[in-house]
Amino acid sequence: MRNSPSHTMELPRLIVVGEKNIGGFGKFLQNLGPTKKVSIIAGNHVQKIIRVKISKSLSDSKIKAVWHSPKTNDEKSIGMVESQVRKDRSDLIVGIGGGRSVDVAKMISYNLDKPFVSVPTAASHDGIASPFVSVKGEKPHSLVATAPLGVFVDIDVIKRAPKKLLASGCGDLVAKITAVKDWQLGRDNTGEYYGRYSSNLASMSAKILLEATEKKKRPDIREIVEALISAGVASCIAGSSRPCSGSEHLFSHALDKLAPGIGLHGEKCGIGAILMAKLQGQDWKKIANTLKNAGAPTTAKQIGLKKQVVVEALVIAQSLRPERYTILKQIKMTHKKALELAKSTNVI
Ligand SMILES: NC(=O)C1=CN([C@@H]2O[C@H](COP(=O)(O)OP(=O)(O)OC[C@H]3O[C@@H](n4cnc5c(N)ncnc54)[C@H](OP(=O)(O)O)[C@@H]3O)[C@@H](O)[C@H]2O)C=CC1
Ligand SMILES: O=C(CO)COP(=O)(O)O
Ligand SMILES: [Zn+2]
Repeated sequence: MRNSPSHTMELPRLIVVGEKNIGGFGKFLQNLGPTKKVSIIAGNHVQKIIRVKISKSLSDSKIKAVWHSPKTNDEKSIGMVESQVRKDRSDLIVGIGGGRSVDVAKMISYNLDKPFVSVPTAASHDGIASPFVSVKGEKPHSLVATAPLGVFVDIDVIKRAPKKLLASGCGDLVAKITAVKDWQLGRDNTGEYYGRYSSNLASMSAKILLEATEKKKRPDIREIVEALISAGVASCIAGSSRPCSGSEHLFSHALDKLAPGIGLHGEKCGIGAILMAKLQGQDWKKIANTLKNAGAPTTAKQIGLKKQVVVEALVIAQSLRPERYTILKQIKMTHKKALELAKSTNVI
């Protein structure tokens, strides 16, 4: 009998989701372990909203804080912040913000071998509770770092974030429909490891959104946050981003490369899910309707992408991660096929 290869499941230890609970952040850190000093990574917009309240909560718990603001999440920028954080000699590193700041903090804590705490201020992506980190560098996709020791969410902060960030999170959630299907294709065609538990968990995150938009049109923020955390946990259990990222993410990574800075991560993954669902023979119209009801974009034009870029992204997507089997391995995408696909799904 063939031994199956082992993989590591690393999970967060403490996750708190509350409302108007930001004042309890210092106590939350002390519950994780004795904490005297923290390094905080947060962007300028987020600092304006949250810095005063976080600073008060930390000083109430006798925790010193040093704030850092990364310019972006490329390797150079992370390296610069990392050398400052190293000098802080803090007990742990906190990432506060959207995916960029959380990822920068996650990467630095991994490099410096310090515990990491994630404080998402927007429900825009599923990296909130996962060990995966996206940095702009050699690889267009995520790398494995360390799972957060703790995740602290104040729904009231997330409610006040720009609406398009929540819509983007909904895009990252519908992406699980096509990602899980691609994983099944990988299992059937290459015999790769497939985790039924983690794939069901990721599928459930998308299902929650599908059901919510069917009934109430607009999804509940707390449900979306929990679904994003749960999708991240699905990746923790799978030991890779496989249940959460398939061909639709490859399409988004290709757009990052061809048109950097245009559209949010989840917006691009949502549009990718419409396209890939059609290729996979899944109900792509249902995905498009779910996105529309969630206020997320379903066309390239809505996020400022040119038609040729969409076509080119479809053609190069699979080459960005050749080892990950997806529907694009079976289709052998050409410019002609890509154009037809994007037109037939109303993406362009
Ligand atoms: N690790 C993983 O598995 C994953 C990582 N990612 C990565 O995450 C990044 C995308 O994250 P995303 O959140 O979409 O984008 P950003 O982190 O770039 O956030 C977008 C903007 O929203 C602002 N913002 C965040 N929260 C609030 C708030 N409450 N109020 C007002 N403004 C707010 C940010 O401000 P500020 O400038 O202050 O930060 C920023 O200007 C990408 O780099 C992507 O690769 C995405 C998915 C999964
Ligand atoms: O965004 C992610 C999951 O939602 C991470 O996926 P990648 O591993 O493709 O970067
Ligand atoms: Zn994603």
